[in-house]
Amino acid sequence: MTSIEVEALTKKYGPETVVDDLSFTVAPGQVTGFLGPNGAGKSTTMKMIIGLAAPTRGTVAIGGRRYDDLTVPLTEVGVLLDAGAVHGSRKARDHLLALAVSNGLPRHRVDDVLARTGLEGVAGKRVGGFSLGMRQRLGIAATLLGDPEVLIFDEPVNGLDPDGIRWIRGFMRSLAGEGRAVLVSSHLMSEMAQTADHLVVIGQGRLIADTSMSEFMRANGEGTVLVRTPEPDSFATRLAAAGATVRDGLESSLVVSGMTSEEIGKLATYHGVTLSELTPQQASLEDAFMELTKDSVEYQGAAA
Ligand SMILES: Nc1ncnc2c1ncn2[C@@H]1O[C@H](COP(=O)(O)OP(=O)(O)OP(=O)(O)O)[C@@H](O)[C@H]1O
Repeated sequence: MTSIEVEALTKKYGPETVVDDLSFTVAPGQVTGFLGPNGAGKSTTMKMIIGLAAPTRGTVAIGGRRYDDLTVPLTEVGVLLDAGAVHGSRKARDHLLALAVSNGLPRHRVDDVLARTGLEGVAGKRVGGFSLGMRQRLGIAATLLGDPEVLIFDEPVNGLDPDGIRWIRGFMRSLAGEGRAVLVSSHLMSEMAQTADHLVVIGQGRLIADTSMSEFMRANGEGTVLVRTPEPDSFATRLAAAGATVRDGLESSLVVSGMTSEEIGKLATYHGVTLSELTPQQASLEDAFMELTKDSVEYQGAAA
């Protein structure tokens, strides 16, 4: 079981600190969502993890070793940074074969990963004719050639259609289910809600949150309940007295948090209050993420 340990990682480009004292762990058997607004430093962090950028300070260890010290990196870490990087005139199988041979991996791995990513039928086709979704599958197939325990994907669903997104999500989950450590970056919370077990959120290169997805949901995804009654003011007082938090909604409605719709219904019955609407509303995790990162986004907007 291999993990990635990021410790006090810092990267400066000239006077700009783009990654700032970042520490987190990517554990095996989990999908870790690496979230942050555009320009937060996700790609730079990933590049430092795989030795493509030199840290100004701090360290990264993959299974206790630096990426540069791994003997055959492809067998330990699979990396998908830019799926568009494959030469278009190459056939899919030849692309994978070249990678396998140059890394000393057995040729049968090519067929294994083509099958695993559902690309057998197009293995002999030129990559230039591939849709973005197929290119992503090919990129992912390449990351799996060495059967690594650690996988790193930079914005893998960017630009994909819903089918492609669903496939990648399911694939990440199955990789984690096999005990691999999977790090996936995104600038959209909605992409992570159904995929990640753990969240590392950064803004302006700094750690904002390092939490399990379920904890994040509990803290931020707690739903509100929309209540309509002919007596909003007096019922709001009763709700507050019962421990709920109440704010005014649209058209004299009440938006209640801290109580379930069932509890609100019982309170209304107890006080003989008529309700014309009682609707649970799921809070948006996207909203919670925006709220969490808004300071770093605003700062960037002001600086631009
Ligand atoms: N080689 C470089 N030289 C100078 N500045 C850079 C370099 N690479 C990245 N940056 C800057 O570092 C900051 C972080 O960029 P990075 O690409 O890591 O962010 P990101 O979170 O991956 O964003 P995005 O989602 O937009 O890719 C940005 O302000 C970017 O302009």
